[in-house]
Amino acid sequence: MKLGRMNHLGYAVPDLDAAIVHYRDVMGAEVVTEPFDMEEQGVKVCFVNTPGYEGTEGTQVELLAPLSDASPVANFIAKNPLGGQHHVCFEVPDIEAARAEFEGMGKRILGPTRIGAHGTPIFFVHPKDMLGMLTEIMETPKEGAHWSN
Ligand SMILES: CC[C@@H](C(=O)O)C(=O)SCCNC(=O)CCNC(=O)[C@H](O)C(C)(C)COP(=O)(O)OP(=O)(O)OC[C@H]1O[C@@H](n2cnc3c(N)ncnc32)[C@H](O)[C@@H]1OP(=O)(O)O
Ligand SMILES: [Co+2]
Repeated sequence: MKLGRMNHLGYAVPDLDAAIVHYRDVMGAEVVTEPFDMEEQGVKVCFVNTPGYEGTEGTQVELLAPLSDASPVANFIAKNPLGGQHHVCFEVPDIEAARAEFEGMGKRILGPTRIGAHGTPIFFVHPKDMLGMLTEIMETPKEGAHWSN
C-alpha cells in the first residue's frame, strides 16, 4: 500500500459558524476557505489550518456540518451533539490502485469514488473495517488544493 501523509482531520460540528470562531479565536487557526456547500456530499464545509511553529507545519482540519437529515454526518451529530472526530483522510498517489487494494483486502468501500473538496478523487472505507475510524482516501493534489467553492 502506498499510503501518504494525513491530509486532514474531518471534524463534524452542529454549528459551523461557532466552530470557525472556536478554531480561529481559541485555537489560533487560519481560516483557509469561506464556508461552502458540497450538496452531493450532504455537507457544509470550512477548512482551517493550525498555524504550526518554529518551522513545523500546521495541520488541516475540515469542519463539517450536515446540510440535511440525509447527510452522512447527521446521524453522527445526533449521537454526538457537541460534535467530534468524524474521519481521517490520507493521501495516495493513485486512487484506483488504492481502491483496488482496499477491496482486495475485503474492506467495505462506501459508495463510488468521487471528487472531494480539494478537487481530486476520494473514497471512504467503513469504520468497522478500519479499527473504528471512518477513513477517507484521497489522491494527492497535483498543484495544491482546488477548493470546491
Ligand atoms: C467535504 C467533502 C469530503 C472531503 O473532500 O473531505 C468529505 O470529507 S465528506 C464527509 C462526509 N461524508 C461521508 O462521511 C461519506 C461516508 N460516510 C458514510 O457512508 C456514513 O456516514 C457511514 C460511515 C456509513 C455511517 O452511516 P450512518 O448512517 O451514520 O450509519 P450508522 O449510524 O448506522 O453507523 C453504523 C456504525 O458505524 C459507526 N459509525 C458511524 N459513523 C462513524 C464515524 N464517523 N466514525 C466511527 N464510527 C462511525 C456507528 O456508530 C455505528 O456503529 P454501531 O452503533 O456499533 O453499529
Ligand atoms: Co474529508
